[in-house]
Amino acid sequence: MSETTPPPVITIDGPAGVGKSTISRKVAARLGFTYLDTGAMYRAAALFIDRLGIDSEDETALQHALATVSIELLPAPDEFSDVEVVLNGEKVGALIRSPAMSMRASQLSALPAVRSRLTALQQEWGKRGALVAEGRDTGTVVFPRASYKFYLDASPEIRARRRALQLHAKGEEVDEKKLLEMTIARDRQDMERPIAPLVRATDALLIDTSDKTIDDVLLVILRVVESGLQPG
Ligand SMILES: Nc1ncnc2c1ncn2[C@@H]1O[C@H](COP(=O)(O)OP(=O)(O)OP(=O)(O)O)[C@@H](O)[C@H]1O
Ligand SMILES: Nc1ccn([C@H]2C[C@H](O)[C@@H](COP(=O)(O)O)O2)c(=O)n1
Repeated sequence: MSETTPPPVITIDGPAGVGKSTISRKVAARLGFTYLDTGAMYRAAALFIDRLGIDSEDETALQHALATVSIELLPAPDEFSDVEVVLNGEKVGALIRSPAMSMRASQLSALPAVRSRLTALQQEWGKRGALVAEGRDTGTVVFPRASYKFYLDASPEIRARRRALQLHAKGEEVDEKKLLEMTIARDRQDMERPIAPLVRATDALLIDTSDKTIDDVLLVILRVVESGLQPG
């Protein structure tokens, strides 16, 4: 029986607001790969669970409900926009992108039933074609054999500042101190959960983006990928 080579996967993990989506979208566009926003899937799953009012302690009810959930990601119209998320046939883009939903997704993503279902769905994407996958555990758990792995980092202060600028540009009211507190709290939750915590894969290239522009980071990643060298 002949083994077929799986399509190439690039993983980009890191803490909240470090630039994973921004960078991943650009890398995917440049290479002609599909962009997989795994965080969007956790956000959609959180909305799904809350709408059904399932008790998060009830593992069986969660497994049962999640077994049939449909979470589709439609390609973003351009490299500056988020992917469109379709939950059981309904576009839920704006509903899942609020700061409150970020925290809720982080909380519920610690549950074993949620993680096992979404990990399986994400691995299905990996069978269909070349991917740039981003999130918290894409290089460690979802695609441990990815062709290239990157881990982006920057201080919470820098990330909160960037997020504040982003929201300000959209005309939204910004409390930067609150944003910083939420960033730190979400990182803690994502890093301290027992299953698939946020951690740098030992073979991922660490990129400290603190003093880098988006284009600088993009260049580092493209150089590694185009050189054909494993980052680790
Ligand atoms: N290297 C960088 N320099 C300056 N700004 C950046 C850089 N990388 C990303 N940004 C900006 O930081 C903000 C947050 O980026 P982005 O939404 O891509 O982060 P994320 O890691 O995907 O966040 P989350 O984990 O919450 O989904 C955006 O406004 C983006 O333009
Ligand atoms: N691979 C992933 C991706 C996301 N999550 C959880 C933890 C995050 O705080 C939350 C929202 O993700 P974001 O859209 O901000 O990237 O979803 C996870 O546990 N694993």
